Amino acid sequence: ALAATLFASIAFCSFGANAADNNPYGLIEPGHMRVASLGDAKPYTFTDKTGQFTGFDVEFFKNVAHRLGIEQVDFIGQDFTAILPAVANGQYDAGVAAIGITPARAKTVDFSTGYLVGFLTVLTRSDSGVKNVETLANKRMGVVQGTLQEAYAIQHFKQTDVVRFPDNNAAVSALNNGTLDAIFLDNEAAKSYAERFKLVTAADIPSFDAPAGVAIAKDKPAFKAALDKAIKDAMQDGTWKQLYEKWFPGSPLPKQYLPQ
Ligand SMILES: NC(=O)CC[C@H](NC[C@@]1(O)OC[C@@H](O)[C@@H](O)[C@@H]1O)C(=O)O
Repeated sequence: ALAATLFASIAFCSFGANAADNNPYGLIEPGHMRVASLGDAKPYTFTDKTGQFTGFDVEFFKNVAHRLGIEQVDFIGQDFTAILPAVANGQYDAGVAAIGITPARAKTVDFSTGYLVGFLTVLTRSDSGVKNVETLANKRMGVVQGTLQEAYAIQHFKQTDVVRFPDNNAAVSALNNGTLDAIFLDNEAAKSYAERFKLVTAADIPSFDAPAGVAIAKDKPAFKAALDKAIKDAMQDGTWKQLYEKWFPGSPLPKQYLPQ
């Protein structure tokens, strides 16, 4: 009987220790990171012609995951509105898509430390009559549902007809076919669409108070602490700067993310 008890307790504690060891961040599947993202927010997160996810946020997060010892990182496309609820209910380990950290969002998920700041940009056609935020009155402007742009437009562009879309591609095609006079999205994505469809930017609004962060489910302190440390290490050793200059050439470098 004693031997049996001894064996059972050894088995139990080794299992217990084992369980803690191989999944310290409480991932859905140990050693595998499932990430909810967007496929149409180039150059932040997008699928290239081979269908692979790539971009600044994708490459930066993969680097961060590798620092946590996670080699397998899979990105899955979602509508933006679906990302935070899906991360909150454990369908994904993380949400990475230039997601600005805000108090409202922090009610649903926790965020890592910030890793990118920039501008919200009004993108338009040269023939639309939209030249700046003042000329948005009585115009129709598209936003992606659930974004900071949606909230900002509702609050600040009271005379503008704000139309919600599930994703950037749908909004951009509505702008190109004349259904909309403008769309409101992240600066680097606006520049990418402007280049591709001969569109023009009409206004850049700073969003420095809502840096992008990695969204994770609440109450995972070990996961958050590890992400924060890996993000800081990637900034300190120049990885962040190298990826920023690769994906946002010519854009001003936010000083706070450079080696101190
Ligand atoms: N992928 C998206 O469509 C995200 C749109 C929007 N991004 C805002 C933001 O996080 O984009 C990256 C940086 O410019 C941040 O300063 C900015 O708040 C948001 O969080 O709602």
